[in-house]
Amino acid sequence: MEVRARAPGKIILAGEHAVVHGSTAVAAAIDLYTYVSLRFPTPEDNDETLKLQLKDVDLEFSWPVGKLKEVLPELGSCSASSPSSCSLETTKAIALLVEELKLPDSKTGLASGISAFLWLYTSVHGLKPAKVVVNSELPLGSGLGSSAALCVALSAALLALSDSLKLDFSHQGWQTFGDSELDLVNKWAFEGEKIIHGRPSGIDNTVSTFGNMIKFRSGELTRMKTNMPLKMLVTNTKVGRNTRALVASVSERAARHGSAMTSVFKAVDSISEEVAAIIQSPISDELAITEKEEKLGELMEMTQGLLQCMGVSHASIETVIKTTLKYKLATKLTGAGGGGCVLTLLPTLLAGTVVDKLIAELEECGFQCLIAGIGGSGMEISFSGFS
Ligand SMILES: Nc1ncnc2c1ncn2[C@@H]1O[C@H](COP(=O)(O)OP(=O)(O)OP(=O)(O)O)[C@@H](O)[C@H]1O
Ligand SMILES: C[C@@](O)(CCO)CC(=O)[O-]
Ligand SMILES: [Mg+2]
Repeated sequence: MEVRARAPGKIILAGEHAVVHGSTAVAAAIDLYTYVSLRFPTPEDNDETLKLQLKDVDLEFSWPVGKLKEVLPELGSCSASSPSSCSLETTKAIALLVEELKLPDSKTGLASGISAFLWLYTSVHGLKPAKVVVNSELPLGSGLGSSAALCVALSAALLALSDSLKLDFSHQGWQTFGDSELDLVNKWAFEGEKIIHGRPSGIDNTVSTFGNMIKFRSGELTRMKTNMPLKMLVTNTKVGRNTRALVASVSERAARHGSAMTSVFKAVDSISEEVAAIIQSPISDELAITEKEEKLGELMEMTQGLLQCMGVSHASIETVIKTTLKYKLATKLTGAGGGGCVLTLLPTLLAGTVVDKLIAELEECGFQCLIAGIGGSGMEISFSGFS
């Protein structure tokens, strides 16, 4: 039997980075997914290896279970129902295993994702042979939460075939989990995110697990209800960056300028609360939508100013902002910044021809544009080969 799990990427409407320091943030799932499939070999396969295929980067890795037993002896027993952090000793052992893969220089960023895989897999299933295949519709390392989508889809697939969840294997098509199972997936995914991000707030894995739109503060999520149509243009600057390094750089700035940065984080908190209130307030007529969009646009510009203040903007992001400003549109970075993806609010009454012109201008700069569906489903699983 094989299980397939999928988990969505996300956009952050307000509050990235500040959320790591206790501020409120608002995020929404987008309709681009990371898929993870998991299958255990049958006795006839006579396969004693743990295999990981990363289709997006065209790489495949394989560890003989005997080798894993030598290197990770204390992981023989697993604890699917009680998520735990990777100890320093195990982190070192996993780092050695990943080092031996001799990743090409251009792909060293994958090391943290592979380490998260090894931790999550061995924690839930112990040292057991399996084949895991990963592929994604998300650009990797670009601010759309690819690391969280990977950790959520992986945790969901692993838990789906563990003894700790009682699921209906005969169900056809995508199905989701109940709240307590979703909570377990989210907790394991957070442990994976810790390995990739260093100090994650948990917002990315939470919105990827539960979907829709959420308000998030200090580990607490509030599911938001909205009927406001939100359309965002996502521009990928294609400038590579690394969330772990950017999160660390903001913390360093906060350590250098404690009082000033506390004020910045507080301002972000107020903006996120206002964004959440606007999005959730009832809509009476078209004028109300236009007014809301104007306020939202202004708040996005204010957030961007504060992100610049945190030191996470980038020349490429500034180019997108200047270009969209010519069309009187508001733009902010999303996710960790430093390049990656940028959001532009597309008001409901904006003509399609204007959007086409803007996209053409942005793509001439070498950027890539997409319009993602916002606020869709969270993680889901599907079984095949059940008889
Ligand atoms: N489909 C995938 N295949 C392999 N590795 C992946 C995949 N998706 C994510 N990763 C891992 O996650 C890393 C990117 O995570 P990172 O947190 O830097 O960016 P992001 O999650 O896309 O953006 P943000 O955190 O700002 O939303 C990759 O370098 C890799 O280690
Ligand atoms: C930059 C950050 O705030 C969001 C990344 O999508 C990091 C985090 O919250 O873990
Ligand atoms: Mg990430």
